[in-house]
Amino acid sequence: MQKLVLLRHGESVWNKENRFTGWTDVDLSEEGFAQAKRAGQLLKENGFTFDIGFTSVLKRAIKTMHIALDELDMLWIPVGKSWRLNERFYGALQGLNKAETIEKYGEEQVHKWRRDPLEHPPAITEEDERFPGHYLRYNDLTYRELPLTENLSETMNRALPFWHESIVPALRQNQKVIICAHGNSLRALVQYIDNLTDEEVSNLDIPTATPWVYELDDRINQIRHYYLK
Ligand SMILES: O=C(O)[C@H](O)COP(=O)(O)O
Repeated sequence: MQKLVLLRHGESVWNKENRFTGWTDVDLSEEGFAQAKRAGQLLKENGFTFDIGFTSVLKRAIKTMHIALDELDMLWIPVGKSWRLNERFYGALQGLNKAETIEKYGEEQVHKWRRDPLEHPPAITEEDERFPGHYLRYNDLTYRELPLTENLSETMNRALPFWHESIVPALRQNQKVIICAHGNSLRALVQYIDNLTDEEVSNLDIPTATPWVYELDDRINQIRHYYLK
């Protein structure tokens, strides 16, 4: 049996302001920094150690990982970063206030944008400053991989290759793994690991910076999972 820890980043400035964030690279809020520290302390108190970490290319996740590892005095472990673990790309909703968007488009439409696996949020254009093609960190993406919008099923389709090609091999080598990512990229991984239906996963809300421990058997099937609190 081995343990895998999933960690959603600490509260970000835009979480606090209730804004759609997606790939916008906003920082942690003051509370987010404190949450990340507490997550690291909890892991330490419960005797966790890690051989390798994986995170996105967004600073709210990178910093949460860094702060948690610092608490564990394990900043030296290798940490792989991939855009495939990024939050889902929220298209033209990125930056908008969630409550104002509900007022404008109605609860039902906004719920669909947020949780319907096939519903695309309104797209941006390539001229938009939010287009990832303008940013150095996405230089290695192919043109087709650069999103203008992304539904949850597409988030899952781009996250899973990273799970299979990078995370599973580490687990198979019995490495102790921590993944620090985002609400929707973690939801995608959990849907796959737990074989959840779209409806089951849509009811899943992952709290910020709360270590979620998965106990896995030799075939990477989950035995049980629980939050460290
Ligand atoms: O990108 C965001 O706005 C959040 O991190 C996730 O938002 P959601 O829960 O509305 O999908």
